[in-house]
Amino acid sequence: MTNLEMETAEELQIANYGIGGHYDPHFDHAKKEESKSFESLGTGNRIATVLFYMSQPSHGGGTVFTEVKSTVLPTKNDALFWYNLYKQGDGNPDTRHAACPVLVGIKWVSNKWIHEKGNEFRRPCGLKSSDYERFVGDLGTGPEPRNAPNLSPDLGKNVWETI
Ligand SMILES: O=C(O)CCC(=O)C(=O)O
Ligand SMILES: [Fe+2]
Repeated sequence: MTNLEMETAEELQIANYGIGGHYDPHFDHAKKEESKSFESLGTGNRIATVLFYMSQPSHGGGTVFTEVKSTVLPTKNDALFWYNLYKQGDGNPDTRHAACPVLVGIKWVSNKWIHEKGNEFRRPCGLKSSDYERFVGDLGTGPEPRNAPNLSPDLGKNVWETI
């Protein structure tokens, strides 16, 4: 799915949010001053996150990206993918995110945190700082596969209609 090395990824983390359940804004990667965070794992920083939505609360529970001002509503069986790090290895501040409180329903998610180790050649340093993937699994060799679209049709939904 991502074309990244999964041997060095962390075990799947599963989370459940009841009514009012939320997660304050944070980064999934370790920042420069927290360089020891993943030292014991020996697999480097969290290069990318895959967030699987395993249920769909009817109101609330969106994943909000505070810097890019974008909210993704949980849609059962969807997966959300983002790179936490720029290609040169620094954390991307635009990845700051939070889970909004669940208002009605129940929210189950699971996360797969993918690490840097083993991805040195799969996701090599960019030549320019603006070099960035165009879609999940982009190896820089061609267009997005038509039979595996990267965007959920539900992403276009109006967040405000759900609260
Ligand atoms: O539940 C969500 O929408 C986000 C969860 C999250 O950011 C995390 O577990 O690191
Ligand atoms: Fe997170």
